[in-house]
Parts: sequence; structure tokens; C-alpha cells
Amino acid sequence: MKVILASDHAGLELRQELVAALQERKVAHEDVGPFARDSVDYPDFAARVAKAVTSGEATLGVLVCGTGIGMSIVANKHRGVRAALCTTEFEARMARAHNDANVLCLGQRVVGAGVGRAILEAFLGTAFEGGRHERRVQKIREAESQG
Ligand SMILES: O=C[C@H](O)[C@H](O)[C@H](O)COP(=O)(O)O
Repeated sequence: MKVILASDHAGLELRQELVAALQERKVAHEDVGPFARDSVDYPDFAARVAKAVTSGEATLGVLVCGTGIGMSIVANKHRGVRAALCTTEFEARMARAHNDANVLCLGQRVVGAGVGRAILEAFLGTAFEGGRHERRVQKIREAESQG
């Protein structure tokens, strides 16, 4: 498994915290920035992560902005991305188990470092259940191809 992470300026510190968590757990990852506090535009960084996930360059993506909302909106514009904005561990588990979410979005202005780490661990530690959920995820794919 390889995780790719990005943020905007408003998510930089939480992203760094999540990178540290992945390093501690020896999870393969790539941090694509930004690496300075200058104001940047979240769509640019969301696109980088979305492309890595849909191309297979990375297994899962993590995006952090102020609220996580902008990142989730942009990521979900990319075909094949199922981005989930999570504020709780429960949401993160369900996003993987039921929705086969492949990108986790977090808001640094919403959740603290400890909760953010716990959400990431729940997301990475939960597998897609398949079964009835596979049929529903397939309908998401069909909706994408119609859109
Ligand atoms: O959804 C958007 C994100 O929360 C951005 O991080 C936020 O809009 C950035 O705001 P500002 O430019 O005021 O730091």
C-alpha cells in the first residue's frame, strides 16, 4: 500500500502530523506538499492526489485543507475518486467499509491533530466489505460514466 498526501496552506500542519504518523507506522507514502506556508489553491493539490490514485501510482490519498470541503469537492470531480470528508473515526471506517473510499479529506480547522491521526488510522485500517456495497459502488461508477 502507498499513501499520497497533499494539503493547502490551511492544512499544512495537520498534513505534517499525518505524515509523521505514517512514518512511525512504516507505511509507504509520498508527501507532495506544499512545503511553505504561502497561500496556495487547494484544487491544484487535490488534482495531484486524485491523479495519483486513479492512475494507480498510489493506493489511497489524503487531502487536508481548512475544512476539507474544498478538497473533497475537487477530488470527487475526478473519475474513479471516491473522496470522503471525515470528522470522526466512525465515518472513516464506514467510508472504507461501505463506500470503498479511496481518498480521505480532513479539515485542519475542524479536527485537531489527535483526532486527525485517529481518523487516518481508522481509514487505513478498514477494508471494503464488498457484498451489497459492491453493487452500490458499481452504480457510482455508472453515474460517473453518464455524467
Ligand atoms: O475548502 C476550502 C478550504 O477550507 C481552504 O483551506 C480555505 O478556503 C482557505 O482559506 P484561506 O485562504 O482564507 O486560508
